[in-house]
Amino acid sequence: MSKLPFQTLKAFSDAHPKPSNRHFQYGTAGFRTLGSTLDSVMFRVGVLAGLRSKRLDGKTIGVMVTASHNPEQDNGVKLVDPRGEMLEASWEGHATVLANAATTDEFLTALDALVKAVKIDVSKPARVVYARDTRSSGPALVAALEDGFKALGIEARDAGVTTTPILHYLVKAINTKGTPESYGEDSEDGYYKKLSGAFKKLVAGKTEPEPLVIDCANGVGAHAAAKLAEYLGNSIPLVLENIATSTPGVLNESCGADYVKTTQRLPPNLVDKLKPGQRACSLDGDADRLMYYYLDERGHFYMLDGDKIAALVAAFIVDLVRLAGLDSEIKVGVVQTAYANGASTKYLSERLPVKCVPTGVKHLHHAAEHYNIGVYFEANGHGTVLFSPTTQEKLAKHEPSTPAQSTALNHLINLTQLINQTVGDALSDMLLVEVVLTHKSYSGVEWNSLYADLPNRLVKVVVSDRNAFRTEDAERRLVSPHGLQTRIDELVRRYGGGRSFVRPSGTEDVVRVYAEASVRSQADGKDYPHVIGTSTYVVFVTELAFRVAGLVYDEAGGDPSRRPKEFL
Ligand SMILES: CC(=O)N[C@H]1[C@@H](OP(=O)(O)O)O[C@H](CO)[C@@H](O)[C@@H]1O
Ligand SMILES: [Mg+2]
Repeated sequence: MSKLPFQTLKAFSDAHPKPSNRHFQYGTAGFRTLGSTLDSVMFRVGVLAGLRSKRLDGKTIGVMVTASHNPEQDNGVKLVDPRGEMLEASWEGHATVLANAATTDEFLTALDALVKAVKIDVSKPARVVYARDTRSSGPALVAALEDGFKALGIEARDAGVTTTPILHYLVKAINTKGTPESYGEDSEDGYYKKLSGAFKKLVAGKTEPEPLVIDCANGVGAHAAAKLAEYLGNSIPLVLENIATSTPGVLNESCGADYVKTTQRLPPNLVDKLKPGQRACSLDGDADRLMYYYLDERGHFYMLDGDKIAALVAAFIVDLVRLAGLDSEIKVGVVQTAYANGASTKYLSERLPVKCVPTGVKHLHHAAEHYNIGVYFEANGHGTVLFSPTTQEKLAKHEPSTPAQSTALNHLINLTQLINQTVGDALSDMLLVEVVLTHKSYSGVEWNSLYADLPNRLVKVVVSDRNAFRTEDAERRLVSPHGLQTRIDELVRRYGGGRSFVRPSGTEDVVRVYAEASVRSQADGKDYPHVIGTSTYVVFVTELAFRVAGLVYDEAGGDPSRRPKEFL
């Protein structure tokens, strides 16, 4: 077995020293922190991507440079495995070890140890495809990444500035090229062709929808949405907003899917642009999350989040499977996290199997793989639908006995092409939503009325050590700090039996508190400070969230003089 090119690695590594005062962690979203601190991490991830590829016999690994919905000065990097899915969990640990080696010598020693531990044949070829979002720190960080590729002699393909889901698509398309499982042409154009082609077939013969407004978060989704619009032609009119991708300071600023979800508000600059009832949606900074919404005649804002998307899509697919005459053979299931609105869980559980898993796309994705058709969405708008390989075969081979069965079957087959099954994809999900709304002749109002959201509130608590918080039962209960869960349970009972849970964030140095009322909101017309919306239950749930946040803060030994004043 040949050895790693230590001399070359050393020379390159010396040019990318690790900042001594930083600890890096490969978390739910890869490495993500201030862009200005990430040079050494990028270089090392470049080398690691090559080793991952060698370990997998030269299959192409994806590398995405993005910090998604986070502030513009942040950046990050994550690896994509050959089938287009997230990096295998055990390698997250290897990534963290390499990123934290203090010196070049330690880095080389860690590389050597990794090669031995996971039995990498370094003589194998290494291939990667990489891309970045529109952040201004991107080019320099990509240069560091490319040094990692050069240091290991990796065959690297630059996919340029593009969305995270397009990069995932490319990885899968490259690795399945020329095989019976070919995922599509391995180019960005191939992606637009595949999605737009399937969309046009799915809406053929239906009335053209009203224009859809897309808030592109001033991010890379603006580029992709503009190209997609060309391919879609007049099958759906798209109006693109927040497309200033080269203006400093505007990325994700008061716009984008995360802003909409966390503030439960319309991006302020859309206020005058939406007509009552007009459908609109927001992408996040790397276009893998999607939020829909509309305003009513009085200008009230209604949000259709990931849970509402899951409800809409799952019900539609269940219907199609039944209409195709396949309901005894193909079972549809849904995967959610603890953040799913309780009303959505109730709505879905009454219709099909629903599973709750810990936060983070990889958990949802893996759980969804266990269904014949698995629909997964996080409340924040990240999700997709997976058709198992045997289900796809069944669809291809099934012989319909009536014209109605044949139509439903074709719709299902076209959905497998429309949906980006590698990862949540805002643009693909948007077209999916549009297909369902068109087929059902739903406006946002009808969609929204599938169920009424329970009022809820999410609060962040800054603590000195979030690792002191450990959970069980898909993060719905705390096992440590000892006794805290019991006190939360008591509070929840006092507030009329809603729901609240506490978990450490995997992407930020905070503990998150979620609280939800048990009864749906009825507007009482009053205004309350610190409160989103106007209803007694919203006030209740806000109070509950801030009480739990107070408990968490005090339990974690927070400084009383800096205790946020809204905590109760
Ligand atoms: C409450 C919430 O929205 N949490 C988000 C957030 O994770 P945290 O572990 O909660 O920081 O970022 C993840 C990555 O984008 C996303 O998967 C998840 O849903
Ligand atoms: Mg994102």
